[in-house]
Amino acid sequence: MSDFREQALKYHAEPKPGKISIEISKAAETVKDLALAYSPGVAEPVREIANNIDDVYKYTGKGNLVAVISNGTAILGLGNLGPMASKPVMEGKALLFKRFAGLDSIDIEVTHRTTEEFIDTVANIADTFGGINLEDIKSPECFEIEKELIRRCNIPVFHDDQHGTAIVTAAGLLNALEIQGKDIGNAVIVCLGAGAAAIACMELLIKCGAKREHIYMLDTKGVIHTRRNDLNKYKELFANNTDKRTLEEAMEGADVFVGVSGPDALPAETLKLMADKPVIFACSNPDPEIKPELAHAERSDLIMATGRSDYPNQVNNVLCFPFIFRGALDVRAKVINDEMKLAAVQAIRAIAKEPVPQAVLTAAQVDKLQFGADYIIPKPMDPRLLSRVARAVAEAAVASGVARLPMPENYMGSEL
Ligand SMILES: NC(=O)C1=CN([C@@H]2O[C@H](COP(=O)(O)OP(=O)(O)OC[C@H]3O[C@@H](n4cnc5c(N)ncnc54)[C@H](OP(=O)(O)O)[C@@H]3O)[C@@H](O)[C@H]2O)C=CC1
Ligand SMILES: CC(=O)C(=O)O
Ligand SMILES: [Mg+2]
Repeated sequence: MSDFREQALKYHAEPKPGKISIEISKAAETVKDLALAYSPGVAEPVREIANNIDDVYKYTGKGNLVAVISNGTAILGLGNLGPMASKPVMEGKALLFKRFAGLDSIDIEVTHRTTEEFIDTVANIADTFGGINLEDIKSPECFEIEKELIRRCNIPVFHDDQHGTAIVTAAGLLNALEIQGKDIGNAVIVCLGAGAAAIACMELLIKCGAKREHIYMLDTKGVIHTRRNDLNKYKELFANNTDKRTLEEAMEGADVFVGVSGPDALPAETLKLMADKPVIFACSNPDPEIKPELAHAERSDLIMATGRSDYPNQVNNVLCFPFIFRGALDVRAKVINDEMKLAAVQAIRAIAKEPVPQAVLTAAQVDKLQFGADYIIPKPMDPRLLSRVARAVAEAAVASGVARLPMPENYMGSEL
């Protein structure tokens, strides 16, 4: 067994299996404490909530609690391995919610027969939580699931692989294109993958200025074009009126490659076909579409990002989901809308252009980080992500009319 594999298994197994636990937040030592916490004291908040349902936010942990819900059908880039195999990833997302945004989070893995059964299961328990983060649910089912849950639930529902990924990709790509001296409106973009992450990334890039007709999206059968008759309605939106059919043909002259497909899916020699100063985002986890060392060996004028934390430029939804939920829950937003997503894009990309605090350099184990080819996007452990992104998201929720509460006074204090 490799050293790293052994370490990873040990990390998860010892000293106690798993990565999260539940702690109590009130005194529960004496007979008086128990009388307050349980019977008879607990009856008082019960009566209050029965009279005014919004009091559930006042007397319980609902407002700070996010459910991470999966069915294990698209676990990272590892595939459909089932609900139980997804549990380490979902516990990991819960860990990140707590570590980076102070949100309590619990993982829920759902076994189901039909899409309707999954939707019913989640809708029926949704009121327990302040928000729902859907994770690693394969396309095309994920689109219907998210749409229907947003319609049925009274709290924000957000499919992280779609929108978290899209927000971070857009932030990183806008910065990378700026460094390469390119305009997103003119950029030719190849998107390998046509699932949850791909469709959402490309839709958000279009909202940021990319041209739909400049996008070549590919699935396992090749380029998605107008003469294909095997496309679902989500892929159809990206059917390009083109004669290109293969990855090699799509890469010819392209400015940007976004990989949200699977491991080692991009042959190194195709990089030579791209335009000058290209941008390569190989975001499949844990193994990217192309390894950075192979890409850099192929040409020296590219900007390279992966989804991993052990290379420069980690384009991963961890830079978004803890903070977008923090902002949304703090103003009790009904939904997470486009205004909030675009505010998160701008807040994330702005941080990368500023001097990096020493604490971040220390955590990243580097001496220096400066906006440029090897630093297009902040590090996940940058504390400014919490204050800046959450604030931008909360303000956008209030301004766009989806917040149930006003901006909290002195929000995030002086942490800006
Ligand atoms: N860095 C990050 O933050 C994130 C990265 N990802 C990564 O993106 C990938 C996809 O995730 P997600 O969208 O949720 O999964 P989905 O199952 O929804 O979609 C996968 C898509 O990838 C396509 N695909 C798979 N292998 C290949 C290949 N060799 N060539 C071309 N297309 C391929 C599939 O094609 P077809 O439709 O023909 O089956 C499908 O369209 C995963 O590797 C995941 O780790 C996802 C979210 C966040
Ligand atoms: C990062 C992530 O959510 C994924 O790869 O699925
Ligand atoms: Mg995921």
